[in-house]
Amino acid sequence: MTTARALVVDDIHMSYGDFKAVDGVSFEVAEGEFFGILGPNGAGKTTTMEIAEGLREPDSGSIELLGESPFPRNLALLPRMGVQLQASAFFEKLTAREQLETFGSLYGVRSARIDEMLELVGLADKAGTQEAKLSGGQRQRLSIACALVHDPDIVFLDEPTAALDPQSRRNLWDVLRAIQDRGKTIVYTTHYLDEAEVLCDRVAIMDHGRILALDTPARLVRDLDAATHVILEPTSMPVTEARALPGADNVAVDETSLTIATRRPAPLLAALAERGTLDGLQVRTATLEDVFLQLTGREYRA
Ligand SMILES: Nc1ncnc2c1ncn2[C@@H]1O[C@H](COP(=O)(O)OP(=O)(O)OP(=O)(O)O)[C@@H](O)[C@H]1O
Repeated sequence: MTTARALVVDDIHMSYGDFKAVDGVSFEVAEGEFFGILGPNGAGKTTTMEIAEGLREPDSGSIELLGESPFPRNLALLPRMGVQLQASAFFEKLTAREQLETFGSLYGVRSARIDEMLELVGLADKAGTQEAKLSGGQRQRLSIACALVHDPDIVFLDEPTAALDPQSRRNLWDVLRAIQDRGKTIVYTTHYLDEAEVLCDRVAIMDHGRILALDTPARLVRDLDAATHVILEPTSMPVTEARALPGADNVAVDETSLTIATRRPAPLLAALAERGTLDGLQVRTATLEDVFLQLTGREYRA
């Protein structure tokens, strides 16, 4: 069985003057998929998104969005797609509800739908609050509700969790999951690799206008074949004993921890359990940041 494709991006290129912002990017997003475009500042994520949305025409390459080309400007696609841009623009002085009603009226949306959207993004109790008086996280949630108000099939979110405190970010994750649970396709960009690892079905890691890797987060991390680090109290055992444990590849100790690197965590953890050395134990596996480091040879800096 083949999965229906919501978006097909084929070999797109886009330059600003001599600068190649997007340099041969291709990927497909399946219907109902949560797809992340990740990468540091200036990687080309926004340009790629805006091309996929039909807001920018690429120098070359093609896009198929919900089975249609967005170029030249394809108005038939608009009711079926929702777009949240990096910088959200709202109507001055309107309350959260009025903002949604105004966007919704462009598509003939019922008022029950407005209530449903306020509920979905957790703003029901802020319905009567002016947008300027909302917190950063609440404003981001309102802009997501505006992108969804007409019940599109696919939604594009450009860094919806940027500049939010950790708690607001977590709240937004629940909103994003709820959107996917409703069967929507989500294409989103983020700087936060840890977040993408938790939320996305698949991710494309971008740098300098190119996709360096594309897969499920779990497979990207597994393919690294990186060591797992088991971290103990520094005084939990002498280093020589730690080195002799089954599966211990490397041992390092400093004032705060004794760290054992292993590619075979099962026998190592079993040996530690047998010794009764599990108190305060932490296990650190590789992350997408390690994948980025391996792909680019440099530490990830959002
Ligand atoms: N209109 C423009 N004119 C000239 N250069 C541009 C323009 N828009 C973007 N760029 C450049 O193209 C590159 C890619 O920009 P883009 O916004 O797509 O990256 P990004 O990965 O989304 O970055 P960020 O995470 O900072 O938003 C950057 O180096 C940017 O400075």
